[in-house]
Parts: sequence; structure tokens; C-alpha cells
Amino acid sequence: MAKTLKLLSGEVMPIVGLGTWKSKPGEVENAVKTAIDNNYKLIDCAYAYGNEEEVGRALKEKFQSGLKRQEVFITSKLWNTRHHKEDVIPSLKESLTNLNVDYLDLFLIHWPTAFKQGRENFPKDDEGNLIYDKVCHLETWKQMEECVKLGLTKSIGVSNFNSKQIQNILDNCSIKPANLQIEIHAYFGQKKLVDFCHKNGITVTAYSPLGSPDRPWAGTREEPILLKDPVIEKLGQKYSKTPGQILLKWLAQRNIAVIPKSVTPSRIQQNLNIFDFTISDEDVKIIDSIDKNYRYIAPVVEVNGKIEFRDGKAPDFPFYEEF
Ligand SMILES: NC(=O)C1=CN([C@@H]2O[C@H](COP(=O)(O)OP(=O)(O)OC[C@H]3O[C@@H](n4cnc5c(N)ncnc54)[C@H](OP(=O)(O)O)[C@@H]3O)[C@@H](O)[C@H]2O)C=CC1
Ligand SMILES: CC1=C(/C=C/C(C)=C/C=C/C(C)=C/C=O)C(C)(C)CCC1
Repeated sequence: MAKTLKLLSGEVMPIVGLGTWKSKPGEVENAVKTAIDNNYKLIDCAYAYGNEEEVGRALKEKFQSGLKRQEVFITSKLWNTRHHKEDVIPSLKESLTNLNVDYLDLFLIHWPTAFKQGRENFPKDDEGNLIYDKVCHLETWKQMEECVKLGLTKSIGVSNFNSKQIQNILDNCSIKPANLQIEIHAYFGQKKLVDFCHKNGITVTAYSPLGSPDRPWAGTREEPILLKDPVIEKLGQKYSKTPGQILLKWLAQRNIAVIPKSVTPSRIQQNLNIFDFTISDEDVKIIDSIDKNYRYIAPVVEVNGKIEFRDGKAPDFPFYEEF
């Protein structure tokens, strides 16, 4: 099985990487070092995770002890408060400084919804409501293209965009998005959006591939636990692999990159160790059948016992379309 994906930009992207959202200061530096020592070639970062500086410290140390810049694929993302055209290049440069590198491999627009400009990641009014802004995606995308032309990033892409939002960019760009990063896992297979991307030559990365058990709102309402699904556990026993490895391999076999987050050395190792087995077509179908069309990562609230999107009125809110 291929360990990399070829991007439209001509670059090559590893199919497994390390996620860093929620990795705390004091943990993420070691996690990145452990990952690199165990042969990880991709680190998924974002300005909004607030830990890029510490990721950068780990990278610096590894570069000093012989790791070459071209041996590691670094992704970062443009946060919602920086969509305005004058903010895109400075924001990327800020991530470069934090990460101790002079170019990114992939720079993504993190979400399609813009927030009010400024230093507050979640700007709120006096009543505690998020303050949005309306910034045309094409205006932001033009600056993303500029980042490539300036050599600040090798490839560009988007995250959390739906198919219509991606099509708008495809119809109006000079550099096509090379990658879409979205939530995908066995409870939320995203078949239509993945097919749409693959038909357009856009590679896809699955975030929260293990069901994000440490998402900050976990436990605030009853939700299914993907890693404890009996079907996945049973297949783990059959293949002598952990549930995590089964979930990751099912994605990688669909040519979807995965970026599991862990700060635990044994899990960091185990999550890359998925290349020595193949899930049979029959078992792939069994995993396909546990899909619940269930998103873990969405701004939702429970209203009278029913789950509703919180503030779905936000401009460019992506999750109302079918895909
Ligand atoms: N573009 C976007 O909007 C988003 C991007 N992302 C990216 O995707 C990454 C992954 O998604 P994330 O939401 O973090 O969730 P994951 O699905 O990667 O789950 C991470 C959790 O699973 C645990 N874990 C890791 N490996 C195993 C294993 N083998 N067995 C059991 N438990 C395991 C981790 O624990 P521990 O660390 O304690 O080992 C952690 O609690 C993010 O870190 C981020 O980089 C995520 C969400 C949104
Ligand atoms: C509230 C709200 C939003 C939610 C933002 C959230 C919940 C972001 C979480 C980001 C994470 C988890 C990033 C990890 O990479 C949108 C959709 C932007 C717009 C509608 C209102």
C-alpha cells in the first residue's frame, strides 16, 4: 500500500501524520520528537492550536541533530480571524516563525467562516455571541496563491469546506486546492465529499480519525464512542491490531491521509504501524456499515432534546449542504 499521496502541486504528502490540536504545552514538544524518532514524516499544526511555538522547538532540535527540512511535511492553517486579504501572508509568516521553518508544505484555510479581525481567536460581543465577518473566499484564496508564489508554502488547500465552496474556488482559481481536510471516520464516512475531491484531483485528509475522544466538549451529552465500537474491537482481534489501527487503516486504504493526535509514545508508535496488514474487502464493507452520519466536531447545542447547529446563521456555514 502506498505510504504517500501525490498532490496536484507535484509534491508528495505522507498518508499518516501526527495531529497536534489539544496537545498541551509540556506535552507537544515530546510528542513531536517521539513522532520524528519513530519515522513520522508529517506534522499537522494550526495557528489556532496555540502550540506552534512548542512544535517549533521540537523541530529545531531535530534539525540541529540532522533531520533535513525536506524530510518532514509541515501543515498549518489560516485561522478564521485572518481571512482578510492583508492578513493572509502575515499570518503564514507568523506560523513560519513559530514553527522554526522557512516554508510550509501545506497551508489550509481552517474554516470557511470568517470571524472579526483581531487577536481574539473567538471574538465575542457583550452578550457572548461570536462576531462573524463576511470575506469572499476568492479574496482569501488569491492571497493563498500569493503565498505559493512567494515560496512561503509548497501547496495550499482548504479545511471544513463543502463541495459547493470548493467548486467556487475551482471555478475561479489559478492554483487549485491540493488538499481538503475534513472530519472522516467510521461513523462519518463522507463518501460523497471524498469522491467529489478525488474526481477533481484533490487529496483528502481525515481529521479526528479516532473519533476525537479528548474533544473539549466530550461528556457534555451522550455520544457514541468510536474506539469502543464492538465491530471495530472484533476486527482488531481478528487482525491482531488495536481498534485505533483498524480505524486508521480503513481510511488509508481509501487513499485518505490520517492525522491521529497523541501525546502518548506507545500510541504515537502504534498509529504509524498500519502498513503490515490489509483489511479484506469483506471487512471493509462491515466497517462501511457502521456509519452513523455522525459528526463529533460541530458547533451544536441540544434544544428540547434535539441536536441543532449552534449559530448555523454564520456566514458560509459549511454543514447545511448534503456534502
Ligand atoms: N481542520 C480542522 O478543523 C481539524 C483538524 N484536526 C486535526 O486532526 C487531528 C486529529 O484529530 P483529533 O480531534 O485530535 O482526534 P483523534 O481522533 O486523533 O483522537 C485523539 C485522541 O485519541 C487518543 N488516541 C490516539 N491514538 C490512540 C490509540 N491508538 N488508541 C486509543 N486512543 C488513542 C489520544 O490520546 P492521547 O493523546 O492521550 O494519547 C486523544 O485523546 C488534530 O489533532 C488536528 O491536528 C482536528 C479537528 C479539527
Ligand atoms: C461556533 C461556530 C463555528 C465553530 C467553530 C469551531 C467549533 C471550531 C473548532 C475548531 C477546531 C476543533 C479546530 C481544530 O482544528 C463555525 C463553524 C466556524 C461557524 C459557526 C459558528
